[in-house]
Amino acid sequence: MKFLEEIVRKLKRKIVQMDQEILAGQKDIESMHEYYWENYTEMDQYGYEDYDNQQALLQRINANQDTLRLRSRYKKMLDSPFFGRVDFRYDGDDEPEIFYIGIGNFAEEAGRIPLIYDWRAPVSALFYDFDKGEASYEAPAGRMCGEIEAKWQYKIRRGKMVYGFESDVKIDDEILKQEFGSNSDIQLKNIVRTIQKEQNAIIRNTKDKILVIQGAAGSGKTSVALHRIAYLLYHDRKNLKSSGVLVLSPNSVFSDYISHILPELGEENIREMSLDLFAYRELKSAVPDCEDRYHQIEKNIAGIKEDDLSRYRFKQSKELIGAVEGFMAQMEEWLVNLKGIYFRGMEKTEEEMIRLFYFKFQDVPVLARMDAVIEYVVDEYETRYSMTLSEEDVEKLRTRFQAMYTTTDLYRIYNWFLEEQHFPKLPEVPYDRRYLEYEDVFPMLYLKYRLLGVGRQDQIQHLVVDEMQDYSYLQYTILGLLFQCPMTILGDRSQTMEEKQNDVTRFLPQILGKQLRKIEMNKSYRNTVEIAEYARTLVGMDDAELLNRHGKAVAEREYGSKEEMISHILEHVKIGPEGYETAAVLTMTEAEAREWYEMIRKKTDQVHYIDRDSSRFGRGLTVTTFYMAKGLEFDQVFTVAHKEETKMTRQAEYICATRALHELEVCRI
Ligand SMILES: Nc1ncnc2c1ncn2[C@@H]1O[C@H](COP(=O)(O)OP(=O)(O)OP(=O)(O)O)[C@@H](O)[C@H]1O
Repeated sequence: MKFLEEIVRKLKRKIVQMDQEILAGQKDIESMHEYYWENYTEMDQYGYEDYDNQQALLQRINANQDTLRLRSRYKKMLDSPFFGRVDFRYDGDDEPEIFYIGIGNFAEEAGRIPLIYDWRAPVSALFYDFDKGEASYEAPAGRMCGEIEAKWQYKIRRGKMVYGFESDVKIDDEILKQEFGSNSDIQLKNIVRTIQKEQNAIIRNTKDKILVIQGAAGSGKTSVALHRIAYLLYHDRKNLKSSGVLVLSPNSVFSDYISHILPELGEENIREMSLDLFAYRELKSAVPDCEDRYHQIEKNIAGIKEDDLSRYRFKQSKELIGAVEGFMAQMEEWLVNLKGIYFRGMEKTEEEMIRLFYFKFQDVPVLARMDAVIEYVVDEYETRYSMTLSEEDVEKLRTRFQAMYTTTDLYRIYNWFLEEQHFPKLPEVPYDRRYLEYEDVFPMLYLKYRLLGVGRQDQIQHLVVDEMQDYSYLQYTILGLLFQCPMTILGDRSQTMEEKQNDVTRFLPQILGKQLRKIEMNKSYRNTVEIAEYARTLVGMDDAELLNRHGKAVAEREYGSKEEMISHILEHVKIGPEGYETAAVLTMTEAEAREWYEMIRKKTDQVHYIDRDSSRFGRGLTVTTFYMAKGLEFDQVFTVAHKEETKMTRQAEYICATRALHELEVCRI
């Protein structure tokens, strides 16, 4: 194809040109450094010259970095410069304009009409949203209407055309099937070539402050959320920075699994964090160690007593928040013992202290309030005596005021709360020996925020919450306190890791407000029809739409012994040059995963183990638990199920089943 050859040639030329620019830039930077160090002693005493020099240097460095980034995008585009083409005739025109679409814009010179359009450019929406015929797109100047006369799809690898054909339908299932037919990549793929219309509507949505996406397993939620971030970064470059985007992800393995998508789309990587880790850091001054969510899942799988389960549920619920509020109203009396104070000729009577503490500063969180009182008193003293108190004096005052709290230890105060609720108390032990069970982590954090105020995370401009069903009412309340920014929240109630499905969309508007839009994604892409249908029987789900891709029937087998099962798995796992990229043995518990891993290790060293401390996901056979495999996918999955099923293990089996792209076997002993 001539156009392809021409683009490849131009891209190469551009890259050479940029190499030279970068080199020249580096030389400039070096000589600016040199100039600065040779001359800075002679610069003007006010620092103007110094400042100007530093600014110029910074600008040059930034410009060079931009060029470097762009060059790396062009290098990627050299491999596959475009994947789509739309011939669009604007209303009133005779001839169509031809738009080629790729992972980024490419023009020979800045300011010239692009030869390739970024998939996020307004005009590229035509490719995703319309078939041949009448069409329109939203441009900055308003809606552009016309007709699509032809639409093309291409696959280009290493600069060579693999296929290219004119299609009059939207990116159709046949191409998708091909995408899945080849074995999966190890990491989540970018899907720019085949974004579906429904997905595109979410990716390009800029109207709604909070988007909540309930999507079936394998419907592309995570992919869509990441492409949405790429889209938002592209369109709001001035305000939104990748460092301002935070993904709440379940664990480090998942973060690794998704980490390359944004760089692949030409964006810088974004931050990620687990809410559990954040909570532990926040609670560090009260407890040195806490359980994480996975401990709780293990307890649930092992079978938890009804009482313990209902207490756990209460502690994560809306009712807990009510209970903390009730507690807050009473506990102030136990928390402070206000006294009159005499300091260097100035007296504050008990009545005055009460007035300050309970009335004047009643809006300041109670454990931060004494600081407000101190500041007020110091200020009053300094004004009255027209003098500044020494730091030492202020410190002395602070100690006396702070001593009016009976305690400031969050752990002890939380224990009062537990006692008041008639819940088992935490052991009263010194700091080093304290340990928090998972059920208490977020209640304690909520109490901390009520006592001390919230450190709002204003540097975060967009929050992505993946696996939304794994967060409780209480956790969303905490997220609502911490983050006021736009959010993309996504998940699947069917993949709840408890016996009861958690439909967070029921309560999210109460917490995050009305500017929230809920969207459902019902078409599932990952699994073959056989696997998806099997998975549904596990949780009794209605039919969702499936990509019509067929594969082997799901096998359910019982084995006489562990050895027999392992031999069978090792015989049937199809990893290898002719086979699959990834396979997994997924268990219900960590102890089982460890045991299976050790047993398999004795027979082959071609096996990986993933647990909560892991941070990488690799090619080959992996042994892990269902909860660590969440969000990931494998070509072939062996679920090691329990013989005795509970609601909880069925949920777990569902999560395992929906991880499989091509083959699923359910093993029991
Ligand atoms: N439009 C698309 N084109 C090609 N592949 C797609 C498309 N949408 C989704 N996929 C693929 O489907 C699979 C599932 O996507 P993803 O992991 O984003 O789904 P999910 O809804 O987050 O899944 P789960 O909740 O089960 O973890 C991935 O392999 C992804 O690349």
